[in-house]
Amino acid sequence: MVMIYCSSQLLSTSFPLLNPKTLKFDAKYSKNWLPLQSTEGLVKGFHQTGVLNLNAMQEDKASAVTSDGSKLRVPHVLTVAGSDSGAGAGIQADLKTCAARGVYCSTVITAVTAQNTIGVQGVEAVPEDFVAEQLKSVLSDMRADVVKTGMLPSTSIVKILLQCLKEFPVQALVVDPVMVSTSGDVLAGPSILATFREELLPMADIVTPNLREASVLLGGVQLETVANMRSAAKSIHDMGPRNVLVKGGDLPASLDAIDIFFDGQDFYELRSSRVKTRNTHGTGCTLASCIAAELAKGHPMLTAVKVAKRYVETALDYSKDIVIGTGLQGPFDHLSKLKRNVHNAYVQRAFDSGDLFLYAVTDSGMNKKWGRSITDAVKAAVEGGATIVQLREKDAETRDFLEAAKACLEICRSKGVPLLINDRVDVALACDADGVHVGQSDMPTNVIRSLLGPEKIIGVSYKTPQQAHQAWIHGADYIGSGGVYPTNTKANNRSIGLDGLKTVCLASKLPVVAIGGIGLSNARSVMEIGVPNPKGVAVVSALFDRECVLTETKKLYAVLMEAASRVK
Ligand SMILES: Cc1ncc(COP(=O)(O)OP(=O)(O)O)c(N)n1
Ligand SMILES: Cc1ncsc1CCOP(=O)(O)O
Ligand SMILES: [Mg+2]
Repeated sequence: MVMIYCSSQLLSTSFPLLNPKTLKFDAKYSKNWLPLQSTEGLVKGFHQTGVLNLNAMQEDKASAVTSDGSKLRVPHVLTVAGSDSGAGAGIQADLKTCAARGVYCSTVITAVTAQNTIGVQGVEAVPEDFVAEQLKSVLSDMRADVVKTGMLPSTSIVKILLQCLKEFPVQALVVDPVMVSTSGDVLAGPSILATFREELLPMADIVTPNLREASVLLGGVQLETVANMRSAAKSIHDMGPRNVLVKGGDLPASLDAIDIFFDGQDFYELRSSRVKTRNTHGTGCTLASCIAAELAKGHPMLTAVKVAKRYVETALDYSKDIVIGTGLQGPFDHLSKLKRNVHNAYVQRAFDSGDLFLYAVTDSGMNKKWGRSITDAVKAAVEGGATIVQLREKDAETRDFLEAAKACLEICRSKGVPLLINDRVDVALACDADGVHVGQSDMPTNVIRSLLGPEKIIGVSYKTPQQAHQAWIHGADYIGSGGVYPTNTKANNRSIGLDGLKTVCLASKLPVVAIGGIGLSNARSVMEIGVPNPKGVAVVSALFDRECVLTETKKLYAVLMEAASRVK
């Protein structure tokens, strides 16, 4: 079964092969758009018309592809809201939320506010004609899937919006009835209330009031209990929206954040733990825009609401300690990135080919044999002059590996030495390591890059010039090439010799580090093969299958320095 979304008008004009009698209509989902269920056979019929490739829609409704397969449509939310100069709420929160949720977000700005963590210092409404112009520009050209509203400062703006939605129907309308800011400042006056109740809410697929907004919508009723919230949800539903989410974040005497979702038939009590933080500015905008984003992806309403609630909870938890501004209520981090820097005070520096000079690669078996921990081994290597470290713990349990990696990261970061993880992208992600080293049978480089992000270091093992070229195309940062000499450390590893190494080095646009059987006796020959690469040597047993890692690292460092001075 495949879900197809289209307007009834589009249905008859664009999909002539569709026999509506064979389709199940579910008009409950949205007024303007009819979700249809079709069988596999019908989908193929569609495809042959060349109108739309619905096989793509099967995977993700919002990522429809035109018949030539070239234009990938992404889920698109249009937010109609006010700008928050402090960027915790409003348009800025909507943009960040959609970015975090992988959805395109366009913006129609209804008002510009001057605000910060202390409060709202000024509000300047955008002229109504210009709001209309923005709406038309976006909707006439860019086909939004979902419209989400925030601050709508005048009755005329609501009317303009509704008129535009008639002209350019969308799949769903999410209304966050912003009337009062969390700092207590009024963002939409009482005159607008009647228009909200009589015109906007009846068009909404969901409305998401907090306790204060729900109370205002209902003429000032007291809302103090979950039972009150249920009856408020029911009364607001009677005003016409298809679904209501009454948010109980401000409910007194509740340890959890309880929201009531009502779809006209059933009530759902949605709980999440209350995160203790001052950084809650913009949670309402964020929740609503996340609901819109999930709807734009094609999720059903209840799923969208649950995902949004979880997203807000996670983001709050992640940013509970960040400090931005001096006021009582701070913004939180939609992209869950800031905490790392706050906690570690560490910003990864750019990779430099000089980092490969003395590359220490650990081995759990060897460290065990010599009775030392991974952390002790790494500490000694770094003190001895290692310029980069790789944790290559083939036998470690994941949990132990992660703990060791975190401890080693602290050691390496205190000395400015990058720490990479061998093979295990999951471990690298979990401890925020500086990167990974992978081989031919590990995860492909482009997938790793999308998981780790642009700043992380990715090293890949290659033995041939063709492979070296591939590494460059795929966006690796360096190549590990070997084994240069025979080694007992890696089983069944074909050696390429100095000639093989030289061939890879000559072909590579990336920095190369040589590996395999390298130690005090032969490091100089490796570094003096007569071409600009390799930039260094990677060693396991020469450092870790020895009694004193510190002494061996210092000795190897001296040999490499000597070789480097000769090459110059
Ligand atoms: C610096 C460096 N170069 C090559 C390798 C080998 O990686 P791979 O081919 O993935 O083999 P394993 O190390 O996983 O056995 C390396 N680890 N480091
Ligand atoms: C991991 C790896 N990849 C190619 S050779 C090798 C092992 C290197 O270990 P050693 O330095 O002890 O020879
Ligand atoms: Mg590997």
